[in-house]
Amino acid sequence: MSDFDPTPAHRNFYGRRHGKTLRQSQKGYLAEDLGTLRPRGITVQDNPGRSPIDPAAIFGDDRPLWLEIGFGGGEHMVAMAARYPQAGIIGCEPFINGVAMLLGKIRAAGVTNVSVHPGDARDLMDVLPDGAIARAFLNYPDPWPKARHHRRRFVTPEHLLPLHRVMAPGAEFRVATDIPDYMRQTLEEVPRAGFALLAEGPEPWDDWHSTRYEQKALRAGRVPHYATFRR
Ligand SMILES: C[S@@+](CC[C@H](N)C(=O)[O-])C[C@H]1O[C@@H](n2cnc3c(N)ncnc32)[C@H](O)[C@@H]1O
Repeated sequence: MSDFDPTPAHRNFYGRRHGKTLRQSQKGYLAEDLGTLRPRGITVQDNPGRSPIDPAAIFGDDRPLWLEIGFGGGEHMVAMAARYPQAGIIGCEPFINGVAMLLGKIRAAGVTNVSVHPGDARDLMDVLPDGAIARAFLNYPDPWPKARHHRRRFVTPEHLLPLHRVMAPGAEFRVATDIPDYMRQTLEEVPRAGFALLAEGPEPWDDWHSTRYEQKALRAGRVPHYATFRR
């Protein structure tokens, strides 16, 4: 275990939490910035009873809250924060190297409308009240290609039902992936969880900002696919 073990709830998480050794500057971002950027009330340390939090307390006002699940290196999250300063974007990412990358980008861009949970999105969803989230993004989720691992995918009821609960009626949920079978499961499971499909296809959203994983996919000759749902 490292000296930084952010995820509070004891639950299965199959992805990586740590990658290569962090640079000194990245360790500095984690030590100096994460304390103020973390939403309060997510960890068992500051919310032992796991009681619901007040979403307005995250940014100190009643701005619309957006959620990015698995922001990776944070390029989409920071671009959206810069483009939509009136929104407050909460990013969840258990991979600490990704969190450190995001923090570097937040400093460089100077955005102030972001909040960072360095852990599983389910930890946040556990404590959000119904209808708190006005938009959600799932960009290039872990593909889990083997059939016996498909149940680990984010687009399963274990994740989608809590997401449906915390999203406001009418709120938009966007999914991007380059894996055809992942999109197949998305188009099956997301409507089953109560969302309506609005659009899907190879054309990105007008305000789309490409991510590291999308760039990897394009280099490998895979085709991005985008789907939009309404809660
Ligand atoms: C394939 S990467 C894509 C990263 C980024 N969105 C991109 O497009 O470059 C998927 C990310 O989702 C994160 N992830 C997986 N399960 C998650 C969960 N339950 N909550 C939050 N993040 C999760 C992983 O740690 C990983 O960094």
